[in-house]
Amino acid sequence: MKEFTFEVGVLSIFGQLNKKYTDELKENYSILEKRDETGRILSEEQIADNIIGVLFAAQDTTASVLTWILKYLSDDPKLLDAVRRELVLDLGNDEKNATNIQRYLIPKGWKAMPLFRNIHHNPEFFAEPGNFDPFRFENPPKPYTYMPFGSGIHACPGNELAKLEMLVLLHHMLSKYSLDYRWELVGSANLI
Ligand code: HEM
Repeated sequence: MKEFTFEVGVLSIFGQLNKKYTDELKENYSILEKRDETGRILSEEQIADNIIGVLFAAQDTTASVLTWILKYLSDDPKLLDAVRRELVLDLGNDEKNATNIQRYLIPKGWKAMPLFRNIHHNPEFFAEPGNFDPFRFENPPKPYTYMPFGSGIHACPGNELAKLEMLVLLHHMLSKYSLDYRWELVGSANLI
């Protein structure tokens, strides 16, 4: 059995793939149904052994290498600096072209984005930001406090299309369903 088969088997056993894909994989590669040259399927012990083997081979190795790398780098500031420089150079940037924002080095060509969600959820700009309250927009927000489509040269080019799509859907929902019927939540409210 090839190594590849084990990995796919583990994934399908843990159900991390969608059903169609998992079924297809089960048929072709599942560790549960795979037969060796003599036509025998693996025993439960062999299957467990393979799963533990893959988890160890993939996780423990990488985790311990990274742990030691971090330890040795923090022990030696010169080494740390050399590795950091190499990283910046590797990205095709000269530190002279890079820029610092607070204590972060942003190499040339990188895109730095604010976390819009945090701005939108800042109670300094929006009272009770967790509440869905469209009436809050009756007073226009301060500049650069509300940017659902981003800002600047990379602002969302789909902005107008997205708003049109939303308007079309809402138009149909409101004109057809809100008077005679109402739409309602199906299933658990906790999922939202
Ligand atoms: C409600 C719907 C949408 C929201 C909230 C949204 C939001 C955003 C945001 C926040 C950005 C990043 C802007 C920045 O970097 O400053 C973005 C980028 C982008 N969006 Fe949208 N978007 C939506 C719909 C769409 C649609 C419908 C399209 C295409 C038809 C689209 C295409 C893009 C593209 C191509 C970018 C990358 C722009 C760039 O990096 O230059 N988006 N969008």
